[in-house]
Amino acid sequence: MTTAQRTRVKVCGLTRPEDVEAAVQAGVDAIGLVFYPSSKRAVSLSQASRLRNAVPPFVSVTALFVNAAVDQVQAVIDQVAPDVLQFHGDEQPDYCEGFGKRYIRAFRVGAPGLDTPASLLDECRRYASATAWLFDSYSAGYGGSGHAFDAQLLSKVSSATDSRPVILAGGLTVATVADSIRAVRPYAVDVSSGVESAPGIKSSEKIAAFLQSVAAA
Ligand SMILES: O=C(O)c1ccccc1N[C@@H]1O[C@H](COP(=O)(O)O)[C@@H](O)[C@H]1O
Repeated sequence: MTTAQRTRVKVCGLTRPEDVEAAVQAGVDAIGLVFYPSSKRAVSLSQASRLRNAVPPFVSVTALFVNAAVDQVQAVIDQVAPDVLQFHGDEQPDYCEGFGKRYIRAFRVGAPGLDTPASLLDECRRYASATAWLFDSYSAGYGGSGHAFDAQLLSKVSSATDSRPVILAGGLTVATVADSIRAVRPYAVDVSSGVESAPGIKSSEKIAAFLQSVAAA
């Protein structure tokens, strides 16, 4: 007999200790810290270290980068000790593997060359060393836009026999996440804009409601 796996939840782009506390209280599996200077959710190394110290055991910390220099990523690894790296830019497989840590590769679904199920799967397979594949929408910038994409484009990825854990992202909200989970059956969902009250500021109510919707899906 098999049992249905629960869908894991990562809340990304935390900037304040009280938001970390709210996310942990709500029962998240992972939190994300953004090290992309152009993001409204970007954190400094010292800010990130403080946030990291507010995370209890058994909740993962993910460090998100967009085309960062190798020494910047290494500084985060050394000073913040994230559990997993998450790459959202144009990073190539050898760069992602070079840090000797588990990494999540994000794909911008609908971007030129990633706009059909077959082309998306081909690109994913280049990142066979990734611990999970994350699917975000294509929009100006590199992510965290609050926009969703057509889940049909994931049809080949989710049915590929060699597929690894799929993380669904891109414009998820309390109103949409349950239907999105039923459509894609991902390993995990990743949300940022949908649980904010203002750019970079999380809402404890929205986080709690989001977790409830995921549990009910
Ligand atoms: O959060 C950001 O500012 C960000 C910046 C650059 C790349 C990715 C970013 N966030 C990630 O984007 C997706 C979707 O976020 P949203 O829910 O649509 O706002 C998610 O994986 C975030 O971790």
